[in-house]
Amino acid sequence: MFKTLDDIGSGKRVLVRLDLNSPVEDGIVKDNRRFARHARTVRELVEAGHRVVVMAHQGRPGRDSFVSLDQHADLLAEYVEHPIEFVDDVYGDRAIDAIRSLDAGEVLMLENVRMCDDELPEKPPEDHADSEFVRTLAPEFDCYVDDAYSVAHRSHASIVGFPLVLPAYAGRVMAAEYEANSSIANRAFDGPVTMVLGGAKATDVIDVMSALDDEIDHYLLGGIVGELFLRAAGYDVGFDVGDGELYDHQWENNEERIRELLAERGDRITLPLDLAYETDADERAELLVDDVEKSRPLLDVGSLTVERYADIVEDSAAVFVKGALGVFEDERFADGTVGLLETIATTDCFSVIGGGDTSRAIELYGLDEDYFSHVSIAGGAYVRALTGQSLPGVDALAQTDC
Ligand SMILES: Nc1ncnc2c1ncn2[C@@H]1O[C@H](COP(=O)(O)OP(=O)(O)O)[C@@H](O)[C@H]1O
Ligand SMILES: O=C(OP(=O)(O)O)[C@H](O)COP(=O)(O)O
Repeated sequence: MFKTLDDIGSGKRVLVRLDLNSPVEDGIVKDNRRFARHARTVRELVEAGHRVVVMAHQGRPGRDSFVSLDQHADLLAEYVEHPIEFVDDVYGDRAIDAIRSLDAGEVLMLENVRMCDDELPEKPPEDHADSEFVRTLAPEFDCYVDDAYSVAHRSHASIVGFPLVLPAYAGRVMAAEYEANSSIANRAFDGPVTMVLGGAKATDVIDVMSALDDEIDHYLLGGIVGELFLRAAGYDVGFDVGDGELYDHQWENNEERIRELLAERGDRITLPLDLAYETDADERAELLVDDVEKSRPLLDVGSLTVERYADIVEDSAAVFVKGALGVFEDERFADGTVGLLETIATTDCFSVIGGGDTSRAIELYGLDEDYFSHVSIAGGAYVRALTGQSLPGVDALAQTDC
């Protein structure tokens, strides 16, 4: 499908696109598995004696998470166990000087590519290849490596522009994610296929369900999304409480589609039987969905639900996870998400865990990644790939004929 790092040779000037987009709290970039994963690609490039220039993004203009990549350079350097120089420029004179000063085996990280006006417009590869950004930077390199699978759903200049003008290769993350996340519709499994769908984004989940029909035998729902489906099924669940704004606007936007899905596929959709909440004494307590009152915030699925879902997972040949079953960041409400991940880990099924937040639960609760077939570091790209949609970044890499 693609050329990989094995095909590059040695001693080249390599421009490598990573996805180090991370949570940012109070201006501090939070460490996460994207650094560890991409470090492998960078380390291999260093060991092959290339001059390595890293290109990446953080946040979007206007958001608090839109910050410089200087912290990313330090974090990545720890994982690569090799110094990484940082230059606060993308393709101006300072960047070009720094690139030309590199020696073999040295690594330089450029500033956040989304600080360039040319980066973000969604345009065809040909237009991006003709941008000032790509035309200025490309001649400084012998080849381009794309490791940023989790941005492959964006037709941005740093993703689709360079493969048109430089020999292009897939990095290790790109190749592994591509392999594991291909369309469910094109795969054959020897038994039932189950999707665990939770988290906070109803539209993402509904899009997945709409795109996949006969391929999926069981949908196990949880999180905010599960509660919205319970609301459609007539329970007093899935309503905003107090100042919260998690449910009602999503309900307004998605009510019709949720009702249609329940009507069409109710036999394959399993909803939570019980839910967990926080007591006045700040403890976890559970109640059956029949007993829930509208005024209570619900923060996890209950233990009966986990047992029911575990039975279905144990009988499945393949399980795909997108979205958490509860607010796992709070240990009291992690039982649903972690309990189900533990069942998947101990079951001999093909398993893929995706979604930026959900895969963080694996790290947070010390689950061993090796027990899953694949833990994706992608969210939007993962969902698009599973539902058979094309990814501009993957297409650009595959079509390169340089
Ligand atoms: N009942 C709930 N109430 C509030 N937040 C929830 C609930 N269940 C799950 N969440 C939150 O959903 C987030 C994950 O949602 P989402 O961003 O859709 O998933 P991902 O990034 O894995 O695709 C988690 O951070 C979790 O805290
Ligand atoms: O983190 C990312 O996507 P994700 O939240 O879908 O995993 C990518 O870096 C893409 O970022 P974007 O959604 O701002 O284009």
